[in-house]
Amino acid sequence: MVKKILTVAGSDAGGGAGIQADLKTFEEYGTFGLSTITSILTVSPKTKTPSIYPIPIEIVEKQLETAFSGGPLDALKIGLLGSLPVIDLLEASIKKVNQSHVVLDPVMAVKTNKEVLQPELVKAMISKLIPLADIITPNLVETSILADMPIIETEEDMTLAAKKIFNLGAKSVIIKGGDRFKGNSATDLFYDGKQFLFIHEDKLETNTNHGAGCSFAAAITAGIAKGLDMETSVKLAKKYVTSAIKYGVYLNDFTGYVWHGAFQEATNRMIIGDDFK
Ligand SMILES: Nc1ncnc2c1ncn2[C@@H]1O[C@H](COP(=O)(O)OP(=O)(O)O)[C@@H](O)[C@H]1O
Ligand SMILES: Cc1ncc(COP(=O)(O)O)c(C=O)c1O
Repeated sequence: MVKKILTVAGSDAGGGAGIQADLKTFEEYGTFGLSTITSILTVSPKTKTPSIYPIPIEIVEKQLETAFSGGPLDALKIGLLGSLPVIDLLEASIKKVNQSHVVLDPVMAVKTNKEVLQPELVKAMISKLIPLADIITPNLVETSILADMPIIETEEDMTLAAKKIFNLGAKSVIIKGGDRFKGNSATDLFYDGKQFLFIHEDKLETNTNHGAGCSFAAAITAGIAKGLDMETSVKLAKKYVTSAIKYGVYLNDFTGYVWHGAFQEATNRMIIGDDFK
């Protein structure tokens, strides 16, 4: 039976991040995607600043009711939350349907802009959603906030941050170094309370990494929905996102998006998982 995955996230008009990234990624993995849209995010072509337009909470609730009408899904991915009431609603819904396989991408920063989005949501996300997550996938900006460490420059800094974030209650964490990490490597660190696993890929000199974080977390979600263990899902997601960045698509002169079809085109096969352990 095809695996069903719900994404609860923001809509990205550019098509490469948010809900759009998640649904495209789920499809690439041969899984069936459902969506609950929490907000709409736009990025001004003039100032490059993002704006978030939350969807009224009653409408978010109706979408969740539809998505969970057959009980829990094979996995759930959480992205941009958009407003405080969404956090309470999501916490209650996850508990009510007993949803497992929860991936939390704690979206607090987009790449066109250094400012933290919606800082007022961080406390509630930490106390209500992190404890329900099987994995949390912060980028370096989000890692600094969650670990309360202003500077993360070395692998030792990442290790300490991973321990601190794990101690907030998630079952595992992957810190995405990406192009914010110093040096030539796009280094990520996975920690599940037992092992620290650094995953390295060469840093790609391109702007086509918008949507990389969403797509990476969506790929991890699809992996665990298909029965892969977390470590294998993370390693496969890293290969998937690296191809997607490499063969990305430019929208204008400052934004390029990952291309979700790249991995499959390069390998000429569906993403199953077992072949890539
Ligand atoms: N320029 C790049 N070259 C190679 N990998 C990258 C690059 N930018 C991001 N990545 C990788 O893409 C994934 C998403 O990370 P990142 O872009 O930092 O997340 P976010 O989109 O949440 O900011 C990570 O695996 C990261 O290492
Ligand atoms: C709805 C939404 N969520 C999340 C993001 C973050 O994207 P990324 O995967 O580049 O971190 C964006 C970026 O534009 C977005 O539009």
